Amino acid sequence: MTTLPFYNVNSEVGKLESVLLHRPGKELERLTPQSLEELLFDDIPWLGRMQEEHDMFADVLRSRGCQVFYYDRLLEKILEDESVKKEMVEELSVLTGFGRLKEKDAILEHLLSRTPAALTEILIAGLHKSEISYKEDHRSLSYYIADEYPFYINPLPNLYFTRDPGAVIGNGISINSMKTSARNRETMILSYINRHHEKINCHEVPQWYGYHQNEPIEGGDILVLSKSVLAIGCSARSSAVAIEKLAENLFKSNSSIEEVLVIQIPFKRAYMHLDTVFTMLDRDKFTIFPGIENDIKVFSLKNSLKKAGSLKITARTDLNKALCKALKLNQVLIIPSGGGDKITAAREQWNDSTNTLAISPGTVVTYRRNTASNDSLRENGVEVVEIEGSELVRGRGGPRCMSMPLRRTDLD
Ligand SMILES: NC(=[NH2+])NCCC[C@H](N)C(=O)O
Repeated sequence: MTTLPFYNVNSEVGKLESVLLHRPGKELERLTPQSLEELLFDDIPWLGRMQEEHDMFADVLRSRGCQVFYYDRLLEKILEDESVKKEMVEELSVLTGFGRLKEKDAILEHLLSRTPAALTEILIAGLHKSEISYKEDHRSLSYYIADEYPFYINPLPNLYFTRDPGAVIGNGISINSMKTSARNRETMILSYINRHHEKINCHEVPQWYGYHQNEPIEGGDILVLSKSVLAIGCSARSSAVAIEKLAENLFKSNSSIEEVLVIQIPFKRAYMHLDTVFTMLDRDKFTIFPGIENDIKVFSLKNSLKKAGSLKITARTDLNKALCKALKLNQVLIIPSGGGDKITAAREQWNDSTNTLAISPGTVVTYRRNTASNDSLRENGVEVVEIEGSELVRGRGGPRCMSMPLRRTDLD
């Protein structure tokens, strides 16, 4: 039996030892043109091809010595425990709202009588109204309004972007609070896995943020630049208040984080998280989408010496200088994506050219389709490992979004 390893992420680029992924499944087949916007998709992927592409991605990681864990297997394992199953189903009834319906008891009974594997599938792919059978007079009006909303439990097509619901920082975890209800069950699932998985359970895991907090923060905005510096995007998905809360929690607990660089990016769908425009490639190399360079603002948050947990906020004039200062480097190289052409850069950014996943210092996984950006990285001495992403990209995310690092080898 495989067991979940302890968390250890002290950089963006240290050798990736283990990662949490989710292989896209039936939840993607529940996307319809009507639900695309609400479920944060722009198009409907072809599931079969998408799974092939995802398997190739996982194989690439394994071939580089990374252990791959999957959401559904971990979830199935913890659901073998009846008390966990009950607790989760109860919480689900509140979170999804089915607990308020006349059908509540029938749905509860249906869920509790499923095997761990079948319940896992429902937790991820959702529960369609037609899947529950009961006497007609036990139906509520919402049952008949099926066209409006055909699910008792909505599908989670974004779960394959495992980066967003959680972020391992040091030896602890931030269980994030998602901006939209379309994704908040993802964080609930992660929280149960984190709490109940046996290997983690035997050891105290510090939790830096919790999914019950109202202020949103998502993992695509959280970059662990070094053991002591975190970058957090202030974006359409992560609020300034949430960033302050996370920073305060890190500063006042026993984490090794001493500085948070807040990078404010335009609040737009195309750049929903910092990692859609800016990622780290090597100890001193980054890539950025040049189209936002003039629109970003950088602030440094540090623990104020006067009072533990209170923040000292300093505006920084320049991203490059802020990175050098925070990482104690004489210089850093920030490689523009798109190979110097504005249109190419914008097109490739939409297809996640800047969403690179470092698997060791100076080696990154990217989509093959972003040829100009990949060439620029190579010209600057970065090893680029390409994967196919024709279908995967349709959810608007790349290799970094599709992975949640659990362990990385520490840099010396
Ligand atoms: N880390 C990321 N950039 N994740 C991308 C998530 C894309 C997803 N469709 C969403 O809108 O939420």
